[in-house]
Amino acid sequence: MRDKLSNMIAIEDLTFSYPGKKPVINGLNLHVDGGAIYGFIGANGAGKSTTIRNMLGLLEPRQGKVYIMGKEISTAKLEIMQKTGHLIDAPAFYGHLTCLENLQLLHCYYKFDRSRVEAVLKMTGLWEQRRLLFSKCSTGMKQRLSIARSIIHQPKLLILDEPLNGLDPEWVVAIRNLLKEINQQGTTIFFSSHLLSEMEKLATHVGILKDGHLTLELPMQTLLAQHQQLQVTIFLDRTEQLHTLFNNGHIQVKQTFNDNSATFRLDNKTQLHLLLQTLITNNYRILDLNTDQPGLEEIFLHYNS
Ligand SMILES: Nc1ncnc2c1ncn2[C@@H]1O[C@H](COP(=O)(O)OP(=O)(O)OP(=O)(O)O)[C@@H](O)[C@H]1O
Repeated sequence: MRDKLSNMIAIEDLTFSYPGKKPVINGLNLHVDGGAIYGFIGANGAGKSTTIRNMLGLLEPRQGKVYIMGKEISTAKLEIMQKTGHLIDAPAFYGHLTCLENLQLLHCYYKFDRSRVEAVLKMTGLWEQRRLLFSKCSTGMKQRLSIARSIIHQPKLLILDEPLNGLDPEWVVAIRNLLKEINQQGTTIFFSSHLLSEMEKLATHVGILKDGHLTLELPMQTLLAQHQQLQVTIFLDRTEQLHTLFNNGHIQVKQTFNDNSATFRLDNKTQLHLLLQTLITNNYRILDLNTDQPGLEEIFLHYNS
């Protein structure tokens, strides 16, 4: 629904430029429905962090408005921030305090139940290291503490800039699962990431930022369904006559190779049966086969080229 008052986040015609520079964000419109997990993609320097800083009211747009939970960020920042958790690249922690103390300090601002400190330290695997000074933490631990900080007050909305940065593969999976769980409990999530295979597993909606505005904003399922084309590589006993056999219709021979393999492009998975049946009927021996369907990574490269 394209309504700034009912969307969890609505950005309307946002333009932003750093002093003396041409606009990084230029007429950006973006909408996040309540309950969504919205993945925000863009090449390096596309302006994702700048957009997020505008969303959080940390930067002042030259033009346009940001509405969070139906309220304009510039006029209701404190109220919105009480209900929003965020993670941006520079974590606001004291190096001379422990992980535990850094989180306990937040109580005077957010007034959460004190048991939340232990709960979020456990969720992010930091309970054992809770007495370690922040300055002594590894990059991954600092990132996990930032995530713990963002969820400590059980916000209605989470805005996360590259939450998976600096995490080892095990923690990437654990944080992905944690975010899914938090979303199922009712928190809307907006996040940016360069890990597109992870985004594909987590996000329900995707927005692609290019040249200062969105070139695409769709539910993940719709986007993937629009790119159902399948590439199949088949190893055969011979490749002669393949081009003649598949010279029209939904199955195309993309290329044949000297090792008697051939790549085919199919409109969708349902064509696979027809392809194999045609080969068998024409006395080709099928020795091996693999399929490759475009994921979010390939789709992004397609839209960003
Ligand atoms: N404080 C600043 N002053 C001037 N220019 C800036 C500043 N911060 C960012 N920029 C510029 O604004 C543009 C967008 O940067 P931004 O960090 O928002 O992109 P991004 O999409 O988050 O990139 P990345 O994926 O590399 O993190 C870049 O050209 C960058 O050099």
